[in-house]
Amino acid sequence: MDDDLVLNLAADDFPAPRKSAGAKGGRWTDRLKAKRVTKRKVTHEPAAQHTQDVEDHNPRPEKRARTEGAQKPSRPAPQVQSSSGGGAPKTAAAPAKPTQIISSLFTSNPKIAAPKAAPISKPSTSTKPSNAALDFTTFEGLGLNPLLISHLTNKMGIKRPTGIQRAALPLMLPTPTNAEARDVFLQSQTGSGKTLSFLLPIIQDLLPLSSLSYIDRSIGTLAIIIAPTRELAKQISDVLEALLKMRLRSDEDANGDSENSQRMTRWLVSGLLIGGATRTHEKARLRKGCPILVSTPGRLLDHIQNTASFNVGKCRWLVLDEADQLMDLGFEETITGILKGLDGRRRLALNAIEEGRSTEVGGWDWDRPRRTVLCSATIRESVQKLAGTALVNPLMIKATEMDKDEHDLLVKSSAQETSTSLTPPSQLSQKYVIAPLKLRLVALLALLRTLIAQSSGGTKIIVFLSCTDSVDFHFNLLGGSQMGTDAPEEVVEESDSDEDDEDDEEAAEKRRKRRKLSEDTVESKCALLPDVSIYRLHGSLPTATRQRALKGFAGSKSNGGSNSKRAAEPVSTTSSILLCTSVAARGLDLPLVRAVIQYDLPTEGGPTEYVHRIGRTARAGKGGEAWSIVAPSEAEWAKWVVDKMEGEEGADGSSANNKKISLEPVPFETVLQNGYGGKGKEYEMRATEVQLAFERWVLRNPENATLARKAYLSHMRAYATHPSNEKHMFHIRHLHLGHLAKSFALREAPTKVNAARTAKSKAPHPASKKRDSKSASVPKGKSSSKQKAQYDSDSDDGDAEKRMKAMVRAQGRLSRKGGAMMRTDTSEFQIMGGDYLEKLVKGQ
Ligand SMILES: Nc1ncnc2c1ncn2[C@@H]1O[C@H](COP(=O)(O)OP(=O)(O)OP(=O)(O)O)[C@@H](O)[C@H]1O
Repeated sequence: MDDDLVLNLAADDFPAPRKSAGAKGGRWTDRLKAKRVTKRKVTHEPAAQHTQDVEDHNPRPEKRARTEGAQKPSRPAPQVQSSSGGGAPKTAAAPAKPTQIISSLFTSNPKIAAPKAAPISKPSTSTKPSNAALDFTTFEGLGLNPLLISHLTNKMGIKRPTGIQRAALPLMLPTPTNAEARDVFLQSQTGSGKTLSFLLPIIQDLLPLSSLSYIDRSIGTLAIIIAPTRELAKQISDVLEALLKMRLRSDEDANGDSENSQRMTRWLVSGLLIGGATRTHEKARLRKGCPILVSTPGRLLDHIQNTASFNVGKCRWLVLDEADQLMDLGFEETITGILKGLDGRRRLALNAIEEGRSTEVGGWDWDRPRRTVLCSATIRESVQKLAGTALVNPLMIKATEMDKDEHDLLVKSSAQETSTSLTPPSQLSQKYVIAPLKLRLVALLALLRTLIAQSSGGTKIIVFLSCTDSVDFHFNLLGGSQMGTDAPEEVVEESDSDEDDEDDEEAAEKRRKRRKLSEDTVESKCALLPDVSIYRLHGSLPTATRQRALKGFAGSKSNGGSNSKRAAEPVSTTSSILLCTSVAARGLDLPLVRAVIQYDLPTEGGPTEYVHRIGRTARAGKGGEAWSIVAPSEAEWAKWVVDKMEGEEGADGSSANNKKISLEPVPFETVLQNGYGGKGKEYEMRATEVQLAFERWVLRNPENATLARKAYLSHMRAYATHPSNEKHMFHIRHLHLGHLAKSFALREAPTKVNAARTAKSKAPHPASKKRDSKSASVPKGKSSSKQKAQYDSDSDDGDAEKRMKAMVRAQGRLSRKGGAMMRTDTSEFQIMGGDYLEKLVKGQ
């Protein structure tokens, strides 16, 4: 295996030894090289003879003979070169020009034990949804203000509470029977309505203040909601805005939705701090007053520490949404800073009053403590740790089994919950496809085609990929590929073409413009997926681009604004696909998502991340499908993830949580057959044509080829970051890198990919030079163990999102050391300014 890795990456370029292995004298490097070549001959030749014996046990296929020239799908071109060891060709002289390798998709793949064939089905409607509104209860009787009930019912289309709302509202609403305002730990499945579970009590608590004579927004900030990402903060803010549109009088009193009917809460204004605006602008808004504030953590701490006019001493509510992601992203120290900052501001305000320096009006109930709420769909150790720091004598409110009756609503009075909670919604059907690496790309397209064809239009699908480069590549690839184009194409020469272009300033300028245009593009159309809009989302895109992408994908144009999306979902007939990284895994509530495809399984967060990702569909009782595309060497993953979701097994074989979760295997042949149609094995020819269309796109111009190579390399690096307890399933050594390259539509053998990267790093392109040279090929002659070490350790290079996460962690370390907060800027995680962080990460 290790040898294969070496050979895939570097051996083709290995210079011939000057002397035979047994030769003495000469330079020691030459002797060493000669020895290696001899060893390789000895080890590989016999290996070829027992290929058949090992094939069944080895998830990584033996390397097959290469074919050259035009590909004939049904009859592969004659073999011209034997490369079972990947070494230099055994035929005459090496070609003078770089060789385009075109290999057949359907040969030399590992054997995959056929799962019991299952047809691709529509989302299951037979299972009772576990995160839907309950049909045995209403909001009346839970203590909710009738005006809020009326607003929810008439304006937001929400008539009955979900399980978590039914469990949480009576304990969190400020009713006479519920005088003790205890901290709360809220946990329930994805899409079960946790947002309203904390927003409704906050609003109901603040409403009575409207009767105070002095009340206006200058009262300061009374409630703060913290979310880990900008997108999530914006989404919560939208729901809050929708709630605050409530009227002073009920519809009956106001003769329906009269224009004269006043907003109930003129002073109850919400604010959003996510770093899109300048600091000065944000300061001005805070000075005016924002009674309810939604923010990302870094920005909030920044203002608590540095904005004198931020009146936050009277804060009564603090909500930490997606608490485990806040911890995973390294915000623990920031949260601690916020808690300390809020306490400090309160003390300062009280001191000022005692010393008669305060301008505060009297009558405020300063004795009432602040109430903190932690919210998550999953509970991990890190969250329990945060609960220990942030919560005092908390109530644990869970609602994980809502499909039976009201007795299943579980309310615990402590946060000492030991079992992890990883239950996906019961109505969500989970499937996986073990696809040979070479067939991944065509399998993805086939699956997308099937899912789109099955719905009556307006369907939405989220596809998770491993890294930003891969998102960019697939976005451009799908947007640019065409079938049956025989127009002459500009074939990428690996050698000097880039340098030549660089000499031509006009060409370089054109290229820069093209690149810029493609960075700003959020939507594309794919000839292979008619009437479908494709969007992309990842952390390296500018904020405005990300927001446009989400808006476009959610179909907000036909929705009349995001606030109303729960009440009236879009009637868009255009289907859309969102290609994204894990940045879209948590909290996002995008309407009408029919399916989630994990093209790349999560590299961080394991089963927890899996549950959050698949939770973007099957929300609030709706159906949905979750698909995972799994490599043959990862086949064990399906059982592993099910075991984790069900909880550890007891000695009797029963699962700890008594949950029954299943992941249904679907043969890749079924996926291809459904996606490409035709009789018998006709789908093989069609899939091959699609693959050729993708490969032609990559060959069309140097930019496309660069995108493909970058994506390939970044994907490998991301893959190498799977934690050690997953390495038995996800290890770069288990992957056939040549086949993996095929799934990035690359015709080059991996050596060529790397050679091209090396050549690029020499090219005088200022923007890419540094990064390319860092992320380029393994230098010739490096040992396999060194290569592995490089892949295992260089995980962040060339992948802005990974680097961003590392920066966030660095921020945690920094605030622990110095307590200083930095300028927040454009990162998705709302942390310090990019330049500063780059330096910090590099240790400058
Ligand atoms: N009582 C209800 N009846 C019907 N729909 C509801 C109800 N409460 C919330 N919803 C809708 O359910 C969807 C999911 O809600 P929300 O985003 O709050 O879920 P969540 O539990 O926070 O999910 P996640 O854990 O993924 O963040 C939203 O579209 C919301 O409008």
